[in-house]
Amino acid sequence: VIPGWFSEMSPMWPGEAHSLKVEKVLFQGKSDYQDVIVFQSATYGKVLVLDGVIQLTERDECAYQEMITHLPLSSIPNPKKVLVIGGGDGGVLREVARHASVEQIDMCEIDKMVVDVSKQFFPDVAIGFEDPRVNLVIGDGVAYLKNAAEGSYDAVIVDSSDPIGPAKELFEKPFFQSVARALRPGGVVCTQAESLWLHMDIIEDIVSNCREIFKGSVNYAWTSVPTYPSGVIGFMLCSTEGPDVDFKHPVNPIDDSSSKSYGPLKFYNAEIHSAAFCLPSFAKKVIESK
Ligand SMILES: NCCCCCc1nc2ccccc2[nH]1
Repeated sequence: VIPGWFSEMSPMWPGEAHSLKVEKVLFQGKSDYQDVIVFQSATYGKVLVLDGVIQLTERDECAYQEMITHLPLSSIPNPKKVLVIGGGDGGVLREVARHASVEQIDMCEIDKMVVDVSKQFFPDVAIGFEDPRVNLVIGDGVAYLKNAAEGSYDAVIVDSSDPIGPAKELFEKPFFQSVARALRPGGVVCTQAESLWLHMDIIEDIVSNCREIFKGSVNYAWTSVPTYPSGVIGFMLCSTEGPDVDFKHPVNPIDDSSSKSYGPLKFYNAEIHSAAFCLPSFAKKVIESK
């Protein structure tokens, strides 16, 4: 490692590494599940790293948190009960909390150290934990969903790290089946779905599993996040059989009263919502043919 530089290397993106200049290491720990590092970068604010992989930076976390949350929640008219799997930084909770129609936000995060570190070093992200509608469970999302009552959620958001490490099972068919069971008819799920530049094979498998399991609509969306590998990350948007969901045309705008508590949205808007579903030809071929 060049003195003062952090380079993000993984078998999931061989031969390439995005680097950030390190001002100061603020935290280093090892939880029951993974290595946890927080460092102050020179130009992206504070950075959270799990097992050597960048999970969020203060500068661009808005893009990921706003898109993974508002792509599903703005696609259904009146979300009331929402489940978040992963996302222990609290950023998705902050974005879900902007929706006044939401009455209950359940979260299942496996690693308590991620929650504690986020509260200590990323207060503007962890602010999501303060919303009174939030019920936090520290545990395995796979088990949580197995025990969830059938048809009990309007929306599920799977804010996972990559399928190497604790999040591995969140990319497998049984988990998607348990999500479908926990959703009401016409309910929606949005999952972290990697990069179309790097992971078309993983995406192909996820799409074919989702088409078998979710009998409503199945779409892939993507957005720009400079500090994720290849500078983009994708999302699977699926709905269960029932009332139609057209993910490409948002029906549920966010009331800007939420800006009072969390500040204005920095990234998401209705146009970028629709644009997120426009795919390059090499991806369309794979995703729309499955
Ligand atoms: N290589 C892409 C990684 C995407 C990570 C998305 C993400 N960011 C997170 C922050 C805290 C906890 C879980 C998280 N999942």
